[in-house]
Parts: sequence; C-alpha cells; structure tokens
Amino acid sequence: MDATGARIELTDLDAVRVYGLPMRNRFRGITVRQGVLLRGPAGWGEFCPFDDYGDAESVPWLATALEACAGDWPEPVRDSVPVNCTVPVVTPEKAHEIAAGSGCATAKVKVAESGRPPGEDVERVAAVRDALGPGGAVRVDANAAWDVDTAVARIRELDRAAGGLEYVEQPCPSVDELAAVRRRVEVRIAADESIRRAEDPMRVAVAGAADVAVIKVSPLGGVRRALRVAEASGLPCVVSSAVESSVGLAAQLALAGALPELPFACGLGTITLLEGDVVADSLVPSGGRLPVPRRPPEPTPALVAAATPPADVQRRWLDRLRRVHALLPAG
Ligand SMILES: O=C(O)CCC(=O)C1=CC=C[C@@H](O)[C@@H]1C(=O)O
Ligand SMILES: [Mg+2]
Repeated sequence: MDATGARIELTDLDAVRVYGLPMRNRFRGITVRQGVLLRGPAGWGEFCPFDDYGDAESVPWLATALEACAGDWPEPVRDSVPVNCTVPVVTPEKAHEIAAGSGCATAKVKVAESGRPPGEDVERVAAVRDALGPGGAVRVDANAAWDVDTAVARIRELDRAAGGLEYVEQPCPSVDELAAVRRRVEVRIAADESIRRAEDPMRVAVAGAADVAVIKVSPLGGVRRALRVAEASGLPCVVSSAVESSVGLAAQLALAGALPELPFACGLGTITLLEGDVVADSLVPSGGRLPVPRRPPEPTPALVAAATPPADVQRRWLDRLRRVHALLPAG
C-alpha cells in the first residue's frame, strides 16, 4: 500500500532489477542468492522467495517488498539490535573461523543436513563454543529434519557438545512433534517453519510446542504483519532473515527495531553468507550489532550491474513477479 493506502501496481514501480549473488558456502541448499529489487514511490524493496516457494506462497514475499516501496514501516523503538552469526554446514575449522571472526556473542549453527553424519554436527558445535568462549550463546537449527526420538537424542548430544544450547530451532516438522520433544528435553525449543507456514501462529504457543518464535518478515508479508504474528504467537520472538541483500534485510531490521521486546540476538548477520551485496554501505554487523534503518538502503548501480544475471534468469524472475503480483489481494 502506498501512503494513500492504495495498492502499489507494477506500473507504479520505476525500476525493477534482478540480482544474483554467490553464497560463500552452500546454505539452505543454494549456492547463489537471487531476487528482484523494486523501486517504488518511497524507496526500494526486495522480492526474493526461494525457488521452492510456489506463486501463491510467494505473495507475502511481494507484499513485503511493496510495503518497503511504499515507505510504510512502523516506528522503531530502538536504534540498533544485537545479531548472531550464522554457521552453515562447514568444517569445524571453518565454523571456528566464522564464529571467532564475527564479533558476535551468539552463533546459530546449521545441523541435521541430509546425508551428513551426526558426528559432524557435534564437532561443528564444539568448535563454535570454543570460538565464542563460555560466555557466548550457541543455538542450532535442524530445519525440521528429525523425528521425535532422533531429536531428543541429538539435542542431548549437541547440548553437551555446546556446553549448553541457548535453543534448538525447529527440530521436527509438526507442532505436535515439537511439543513432544519439548516435554522430553531441557533445552528451549524455537519454532520457525511452524510459525512462518502456519495458518494460526498462536497454535504453537497453545500447543505448548515452543519457548521461542522465530519471525521472518519476507515470508510473513511485511513488517506490520510480522509484528502482528509476533504478538499473536504469545512467545518471546527472534527476528531472522531470509538471507536477503541489504535492501531486503532492512525490512527485517525494521521489525527487530519495532518489536517491544528483543530478548535474544537476531538472525540478521546474514549478509556475511553472501559474496558481495548490491549496496555499497552493506549491512554487515559491527561489534555484534546492526543499525535499525528508517528506510531501505539505495542499491549501488555498479554493484547491481555486476550482480545482474543472464537474460534468461532475469526473464524467469520478471515472469514470476508478474504472476505473483496478479495474485495480490485486491484493494
Ligand atoms: O537465523 C539466522 O541465523 C540466519 C537465517 C537462517 O538461519 C535461515 C534463513 C533462511 C532459511 C533457513 O535456511 C534458515 C532458517 O531456517 O532460519
Ligand atoms: Mg530456521
């Protein structure tokens, strides 16, 4: 919606730029992060649903981008936020290097990658604990990979290796499985996929399935809707990115800036997962913190040009943008 509350049409956009940036390490099954930068009446937004999101599931991602283009973010209550570093499925040595070099006091470690032996997760988590020291916080994300019994065993093992885990994100696929695991382990459970793909985010809390709600702005349809989901979850919230460029990451920071409470470091240090950015003044954490922007940063033309993918990739994204825009609710 623009300032008048009118829906932003594609014809209201005066620039549309497709970008592709290599990932430093494979993460979430991808080695290149792609998306579309949109310039609207009040600034830039980013439309970047992962490839496994169909057109209907991509509608909230476009709503997030258009909210930024309209300059319609809520007022922040803080100027900066603490962030965690994110450790992909890498060797213990690389994990130690990422955590030690991040300047962050909290690290989230990806675990339970399909096809990888569980011992690698134990070594990666132990290396991150060694890098952070005893005062750091270590969390892990299994992306719904385990069944209940496997989750209980792995969580106990990783809790020992970490010298205590801050929380475990989405150990199992369903809300009922999260609740079953939560009854059997001492470590906090964070719900991520069960929140962003849920019809009713309250169900997680009502089911006693989680101690923490992970809130991602891009798949939830914008900063204002994500604020409502955070409140409806009834749980302490952690803001986490969808690995956007600095243009899209700004919306995640706008949410982190506007949440009444921020009890945990935010998963917003993700620019470091990318080789480069489309913004010269990239949102790279400093001292384990990021500023809360009042509006998205301006893409740097030379960086956008350098990140422009081949014509067929651009066409695929522009076709997707048109199809998803046609599905936006009227009014
Ligand atoms: O929360 C973080 O530390 C970084 C973001 C992050 O972990 C993710 C981003 C996007 C999809 C997933 O791979 C993953 C997640 O599940 O939270
Ligand atoms: Mg997650």
